[in-house]
Amino acid sequence: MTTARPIFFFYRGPTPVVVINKAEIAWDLLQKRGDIYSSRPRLVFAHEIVSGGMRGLTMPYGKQWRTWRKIQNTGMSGKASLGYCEHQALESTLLLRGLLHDPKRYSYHLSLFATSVVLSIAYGRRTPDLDDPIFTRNAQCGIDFQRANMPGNPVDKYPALLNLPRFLQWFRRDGDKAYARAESLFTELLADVKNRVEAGTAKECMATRGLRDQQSLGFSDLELAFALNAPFGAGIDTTSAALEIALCAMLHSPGSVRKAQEELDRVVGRERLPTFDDERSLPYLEAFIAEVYRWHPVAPLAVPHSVTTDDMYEGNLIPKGATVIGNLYTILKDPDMFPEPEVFRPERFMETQDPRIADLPFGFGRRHCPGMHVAKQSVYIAVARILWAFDVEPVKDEGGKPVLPDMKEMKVLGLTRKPAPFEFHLRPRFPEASSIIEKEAAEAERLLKAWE
Ligand code: HEM
Repeated sequence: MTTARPIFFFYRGPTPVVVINKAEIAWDLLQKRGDIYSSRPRLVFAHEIVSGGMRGLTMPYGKQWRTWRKIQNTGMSGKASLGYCEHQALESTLLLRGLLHDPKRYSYHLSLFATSVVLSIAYGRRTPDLDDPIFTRNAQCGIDFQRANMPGNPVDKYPALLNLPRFLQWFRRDGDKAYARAESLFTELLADVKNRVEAGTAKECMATRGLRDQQSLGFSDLELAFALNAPFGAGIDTTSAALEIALCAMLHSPGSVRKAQEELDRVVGRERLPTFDDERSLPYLEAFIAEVYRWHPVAPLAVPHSVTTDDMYEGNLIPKGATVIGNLYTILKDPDMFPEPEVFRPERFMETQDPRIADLPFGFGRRHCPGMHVAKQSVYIAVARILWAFDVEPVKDEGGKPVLPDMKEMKVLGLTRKPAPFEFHLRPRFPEASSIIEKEAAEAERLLKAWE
C-alpha cells in the first residue's frame, strides 16, 4: 500500500483545494483553527438554488449557520440524546424481529429503524413501515440534494450567470423543482407538528422546541422548517449505512464476532437483551463498533470545509476561500495510526488512548456531525442486540467457499456510501433468543403505539 501525501493542493477551476490525509493536520487546521476553517465552499446550485440557502450542511459559517447549529446542538447534544435511549431501545427490538422474520430485507429493516428514530427526535412521531409517501418524498429530496452536489452545473463554474434575467437562467430549472419539493415537504412536516401542538397531542421533540423558541432564534417559518428537517435529511442513510457495514464486518471477521459474543454472554447472559446500561461493561463491543466506523467510513470525504481568511501552514499559504477536505478515507486508513488498515481489528481501539480518534469518522471541529450521539446510540443498541441474538454467516458458493460482501463495491450516495447488496444467513444463536425477541417486540409495539 502506498502512503498518501500528508497534505496536498490543487485547483478546481479557480478554487484552490487542500486535501488533508493525516489526522494531526486535520486537527491542527479544522479543529484548533476552527474560527477560520468552519465555512463551506460556495455551492450555488446545491445550496443557493436547490436549498434556497437554508440547508445547514452546506451553509457558510456565520450568524444563520450558528442559529441553525444551535437548534441541532440543543436537540442532539450528548445530554439531550440520552433522553432518546429508551425510544431507540424499543425501536431496536422491532428491528430484531424484522431481521428474524425476513433477513433478506435487511436493508429495509435497518432503514426503517434509522428513520423511525430520527422521525421521533425531529417531529415527535414514529412509523411502523415506510409506506407513507413522506418517506419517498424525503428520499427524493435527499437524492435531489446529492445530485446537486455533484460538480457539473454551469452556475457553479460561472456564478455570474445568476445576473441573467431569471427567465433566461436555464440551469436552474431542475433546481427550482427540487427546491419546491423540499419546501413543500418540510413545511408540511412542520405544519403537522403545529396542528398536534394545537390539539394538545404533540410529543416533545426538536420541532416543538423550535416552534416555542422561534422568535428568540429569529428564524423565519421556512428557515425553521429546513433546520428541523436536518436529522430527517442527514440521519437515515448515514445510520443505516453504518449498520450495513457492521453486518459486513460480522461476515468478514468471525473471530471478532466470537469475542464480542463471549463478552455479551459474560456480561448480559442469555435471558435478556443487552441494554444501554450494559454499554460501559462491554469494552470489546465498543471497540468493535469503533472499528466498523473506521474500516469503511460512511462519509469518506466528510463534508468539505472552507477557510475564511488567508492562513499559513508549515510555510505554505492556504488562501482565503480555499476548499479544505479532511479526507477521512485516507486518514482512517493511515498505516502509521492504524497498522494493516485494511484488516478489521477491533483490538486497535482497545490499545489506543486518544479519545479524539474514535470520533474522527464524524468529522471535524465546529462542523463535526451534530447527530453523532444519536448515531452512536442507534448503532450501539442495534449492533449489541444483533450480535447477542444472531449468528450472521456467509452464504457458500457451489464449491462450499464462503461468499463475502465485496467491500470495494460500495454504492455512492452523494457524500455518503453503503455496501452493494449482499447475502448472508442469519440464525438465532440459542433457542430462547427468538422467544425473547418476540416478547420484547410485542411489548415495544404496544409502548410505541402512542407515537404513531
Ligand atoms: C454513522 C452515522 C453518521 C456518520 C458517520 C456521520 C458523519 C458526518 C460527517 C463526517 C459530517 C461532516 C462533518 C464536517 O463537516 O467536518 C456530518 C455532518 C452532519 N451530520 Fe452526520 N453522521 C452520521 C449520522 C448523523 C445523524 C444520525 C444525524 C442527525 C440525526 C446527522 C446529522 C448531520 C448534520 C446535520 C451535519 C451537518 C453539520 C454542519 O454542517 O454543521 N448525522 N456527519
